[in-house]
Order: sequence, then structure tokens, then C-alpha cells
Amino acid sequence: MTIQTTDLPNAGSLAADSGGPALKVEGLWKIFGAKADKVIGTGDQALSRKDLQAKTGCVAAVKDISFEVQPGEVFVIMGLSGSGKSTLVRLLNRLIEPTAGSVVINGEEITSVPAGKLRDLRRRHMAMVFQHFGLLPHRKVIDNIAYGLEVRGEGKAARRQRAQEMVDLVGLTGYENSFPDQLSGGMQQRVGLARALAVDPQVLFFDEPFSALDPLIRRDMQDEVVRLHHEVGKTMVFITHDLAEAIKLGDRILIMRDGEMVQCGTAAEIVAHPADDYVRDFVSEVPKGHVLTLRYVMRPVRPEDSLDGPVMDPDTIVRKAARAALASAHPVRVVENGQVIGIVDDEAILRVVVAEEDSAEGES
Ligand SMILES: Nc1ncnc2c1ncn2[C@@H]1O[C@H](COP(=O)(O)OP(=O)(O)OP(=O)(O)O)[C@@H](O)[C@H]1O
Repeated sequence: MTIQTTDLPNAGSLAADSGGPALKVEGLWKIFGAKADKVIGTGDQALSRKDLQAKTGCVAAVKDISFEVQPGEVFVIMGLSGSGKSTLVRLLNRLIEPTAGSVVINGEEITSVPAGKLRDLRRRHMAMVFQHFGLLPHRKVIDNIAYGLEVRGEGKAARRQRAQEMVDLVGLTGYENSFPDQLSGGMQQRVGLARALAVDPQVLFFDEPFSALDPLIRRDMQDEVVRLHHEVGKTMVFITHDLAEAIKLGDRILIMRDGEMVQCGTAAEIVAHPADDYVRDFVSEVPKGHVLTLRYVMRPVRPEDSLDGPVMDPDTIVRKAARAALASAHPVRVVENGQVIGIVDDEAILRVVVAEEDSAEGES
């Protein structure tokens, strides 16, 4: 099923139309503390979080973060506890005020709009899925899902119909009239997902939505997000402390530490070229063959290379290429836009696969 964005009044009235990024963040800061507004513009802004706190009593939860998210992208913000993820996501929908910087969602400067307009933007163009579900306990599933539509004044018949579509979309058909406490954690989070999708937001924010779930349910829910993203193609900003979750879901991943952005890129970029020892440590146990693409293992073409090997796209995952590559007597030609841009020989494939097995042995 495809969600019809045109079914809803005002759907798309912002700027799916704007043609630019879905989300643009520039120089965003959040400093907590009595003297928070006296840090930026002084030498203190360059201090580490620890030193700033020792000197001024202020905590720089988010420090000078900039990035863009393209329409339809799943963008994951990842970091350990205390790295500033929750503060950052709250700045993005302005649940808290930034100390400095700007957030633009589909062309609207969120950081400076007046309160009434902000409320309207939140109701129509953003939705959030929380770790602790945030469902209304005395409302049935269907009424929880319809809640956002009710708040923005849509008629009963239209919101019922939309809520039922969302119930079906997230696989809760038959549970419309249950109450949240009659559902398992995974099912409650499906209600949370359906509620967020019901308002047809331009950007969906997820704040560690699956952290409270058992590992198996968590994996199901990650699959569910992948599936829903395929179906509805929404721009998603997903917060997690779990690298495996980040890799599974994210088109790109932003890694935070102590409020700062350490690296931002695709999983393959991050695994292939970790920005520093902190990231290297993080990615050391990632199964590289499942993440790296041929682009990161190919070498330049040499005149003596055979041109009889299989042709593959540079974004092919090494694991997926391995069987065909190793079965061929000739090395793989990596072709982009009709041009051979590199060669992948057996050694390159084996280096990745063997490194992966070594790291798996190291774990056990
Ligand atoms: N209201 C606040 N007042 C003072 N300090 C705060 C406040 N909120 C967050 N902090 C501090 O800002 C830093 C970043 O916190 P934040 O909750 O954003 O991190 P996080 O990565 O989301 O961590 P977690 O996963 O544990 O929630 C921490 O040092 C935290 O103590």
C-alpha cells in the first residue's frame, strides 16, 4: 500500500515543494547552565566539555553541529550515553531552544518562527516516535493513532479512515479497539509508528524507539522501519546508541562524542575510513564484508588487466559480490556511468572476508 499524501488537507503544503534538503542544520549549539549565553563568541567555546564545565559550570550538550538530510533519507545520529543525541533531536523540532545556530526544515527556519507557527509546523510536518511509546493509556489503539489528526482539527470520518489505513500498514489489524496496556511492547511501538505516520509528516524523528524492547522484537521493529521506509519514503532522523542499528537503518550516520560531531557518512565510508581512534574502536567489530562496498576495496585499473571479468556496480556490498567474483577467472570490473573505475581481484575480496572472520574469532 502506498500512502496518499494528497488525502490530507495541507499535506505537502510546505515544501516537499522547496526542492532543497529536507533538513539543514548549521552551527547548532546547546549549552546548559546559568552562564550559557556567555560562552559562544569567547575563547571558552573551544574548550572541551569537561574543561568548560570546570571553568564555567556550563555543559555544552551540543557543540557546533552542522549537517543536511536529503528528502527521503534515513539519517541516523549515533553516540554513547551523554554524547548529546537526545538534546540534538529536541533542538531539531525545537522542543528546546538552541543557544545558537539554525535548523531549517523544508525551507522553514524552525529556530525563529513564532510559537503559533511552530505549533502548526509540529502538527503538520513533524512527528516523533519515543522510547517509552508515549501512548495515551485510556484511548483505544485507533484513537491513539488518530490523535494527531484530532489535535489539528480534522473531521471524525477522515481521521478514522486514515487511522485505519495506518493500523493496517503497521500490521495491527484486529487490535483497533484494544487499549495500550493490552499490547506487547513491540505492538505498542507499532502504535507509536502508526501515530507518527498518520499525520503524514515531512520529517519523522525517532528517539531511541527500540531501546526498551527485547533483542528479537527490536530486530523485528528495525525490519519494520526498513519496510515502512520503502513504502512511504519519508525523511527519517533516527537516534540510537547501537552501531548495528545505525548501520542497518541509516543511509548516513552521524557519530557524536561529548556533544561534537566526530564523523558523518555512509556506513561504508565510516568503516573504511574511521575519522579517529574513537570511531575505529566503535567499528572494529562490524562485519566489514556486510558493510563495505566495492568502491572501498577496488584498485586502479592497470593496462595488463583482463577486461573479461564480471561487471559490477561500485555500491555492491562485498559479501554479495564475493561468490561471483571468486568464481570468475578474471577480476571484477567496477563500472560507474559506463566507465570502468576500478578493479576488484580475489585478494581484495579475501582480505575483507578474512579480516571479518578474524574479528569474529577475536570476539569469541
Ligand atoms: N537539562 C539539562 N541540564 C543540564 N545538563 C543537561 C541537560 N540535559 C542534558 N544535559 C547534559 O548534556 C549532555 C548530553 O545529554 P543527552 O541526554 O543529550 O545525551 P544522550 O546522548 O542523549 O545520552 P542518553 O542516551 O543517556 O540520553 C550530558 O552531559 C547531560 O548530562
